[in-house]
Amino acid sequence: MSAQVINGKELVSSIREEIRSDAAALTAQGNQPGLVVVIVGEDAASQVYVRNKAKACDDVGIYSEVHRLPENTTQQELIALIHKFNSDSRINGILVQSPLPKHINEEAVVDEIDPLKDVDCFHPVNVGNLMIGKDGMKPCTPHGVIEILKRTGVEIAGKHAVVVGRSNIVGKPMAMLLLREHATVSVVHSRTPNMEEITKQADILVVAVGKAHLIKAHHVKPGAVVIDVGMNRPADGKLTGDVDFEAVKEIASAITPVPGCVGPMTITMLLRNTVDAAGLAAKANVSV
Ligand SMILES: Nc1nc(=O)c2c([nH]1)NC[C@@H]1CN(c3ccc(C(=O)N[C@@H](CCC(=O)O)C(=O)O)cc3)C=[N+]21
Repeated sequence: MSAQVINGKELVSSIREEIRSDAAALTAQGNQPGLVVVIVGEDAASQVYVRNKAKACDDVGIYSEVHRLPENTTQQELIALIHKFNSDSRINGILVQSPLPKHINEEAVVDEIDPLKDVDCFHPVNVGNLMIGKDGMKPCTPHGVIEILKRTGVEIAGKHAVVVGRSNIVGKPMAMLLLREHATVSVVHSRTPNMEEITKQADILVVAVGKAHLIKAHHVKPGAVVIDVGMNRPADGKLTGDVDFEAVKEIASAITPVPGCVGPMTITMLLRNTVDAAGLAAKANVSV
């Protein structure tokens, strides 16, 4: 039997509806949420993502600014700009698009973002809060995956979730969020000798590696839910995930397509974080 292909479009449009209404309520009180995206250099893919983020903001009523800085911008100049946004009350979210040029230390830059405006959830304070289960910013891609599972009616508690990949942006925080939902979590990666033995045990399999067609039918347990976070653009230019979609969909019970699910959900969670940050800022203003 063929798997349910999870309809990202429907999920995204219903979540954006909620965000739009929360943004409108804040705007009506004079607290329109605002996001700034900073991009350094000319990375072509980044230019596309940044345009998409600005469009998504418009779509839900978030004020947005895009700052395009030249490739030769210094780390000090970038940090000075971040400090300016930290103290700009119109701006609730600051996103510094990665990758940055090689002469800039990305970690040092992220450290300078006010954690309350860190809508990527990359700042060590937010990463720490995530680890200890405190309320607060959640990283966009893993948070999007949790929303996909919950809104598709997939039970997480007590299930074996296997995460393939251990990046700071997806794999590690994904494992943490699944643990918070009471899954039994395994993380496998490039040094795992028997990856297939472990992925085959997964009730929920989340793949975030960046290798087209890494996961094939023999890696997947019949009936598993498969979430593909990969975004690869092979020579033919067609975007594909990390999962061999055609083969795996014959075995899984549900599967996300690439494009059309995790990517748009990531952007939607960025909007969610920005509106939540604006809500917190508005509350803090009232109480002082
Ligand atoms: N500080 C920072 N935060 C990020 O969140 C961040 C970043 N830097 N740098 C680049 C990556 C990439 N990223 C994407 C998000 C959505 C889609 C997306 O919506 N993709 C569409 C397809 C787009 C297409 O066709 O090219 C989809 O999957 O359906 C893609 C890529 C966020 N990133």
